[in-house]
Amino acid sequence: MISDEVTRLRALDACAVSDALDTLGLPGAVTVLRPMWAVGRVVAGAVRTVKAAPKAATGPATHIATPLVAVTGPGDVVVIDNHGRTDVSCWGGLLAEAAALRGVAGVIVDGACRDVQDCETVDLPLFARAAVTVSARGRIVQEAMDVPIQVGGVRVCPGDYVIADRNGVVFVPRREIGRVLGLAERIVAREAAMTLAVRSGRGVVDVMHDSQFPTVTEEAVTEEAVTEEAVTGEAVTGEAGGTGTKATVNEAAVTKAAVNEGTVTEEAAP
Ligand SMILES: O=C([O-])CC(=O)C(=O)O
Ligand SMILES: [Mg+2]
Repeated sequence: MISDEVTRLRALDACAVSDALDTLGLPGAVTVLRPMWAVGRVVAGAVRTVKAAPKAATGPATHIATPLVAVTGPGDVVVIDNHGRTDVSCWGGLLAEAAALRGVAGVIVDGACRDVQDCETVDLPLFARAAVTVSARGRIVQEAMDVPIQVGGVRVCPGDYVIADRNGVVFVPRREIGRVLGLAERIVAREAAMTLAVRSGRGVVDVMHDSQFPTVTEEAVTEEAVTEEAVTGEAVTGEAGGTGTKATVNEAAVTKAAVNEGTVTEEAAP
């Protein structure tokens, strides 16, 4: 089942979530992983983890990630910690076939993968450090699953959330998801209003100046609103004759998609 949190994450983008974590002073943005094929959508889900280890004569013999993939469900994102190794794959096309059948939303590998074309064929988004031809078979195994791992220097626990797109991969600790979603949604709304301002002809130096659209902070939830002044660049004269601000863009209602589809315009903004 896809949770409300995952649905909300999928309406965002990885940069907005990264900005929200920045605002809260939380780690989570991974800068070393790239999409292995050009997935167009935002990938988000609940994290299931695999810890990889070199195959030993007496250790586990099952193929890497197979015990986890066998118990995944819709909306899960498989996250494999192979300690950044890029000399051997730890994900491939057969694993992708099985994961896609179970409804897995994506795969993230701190290491290398292979069979990228097969992952694309089954529409399974795949993020990794590199693609290589060298098989995992006989080289690495699944040491543990659903345990805390490290991905590009970020600690990741099973049940955490992740969002990934063409910009990269961002993890969100489970206990912080409410705060992060709230902030990220407001960041997206602010940027949508800034986009409207640029499209309406305001100069980018002006629109992106710190003094213009208020920086989204956690504390400013109630008083913060995108103002007409900020969108148009013109001060609004209030009833008392003073110069004030008037909220014209409802931050909860404005999304990047709505701006791009033209369903929200500067004039039409409430
Ligand atoms: O052996 C590997 O690296 C995994 C692989 O090719 C597959 O799952 O198809
Ligand atoms: Mg293969």
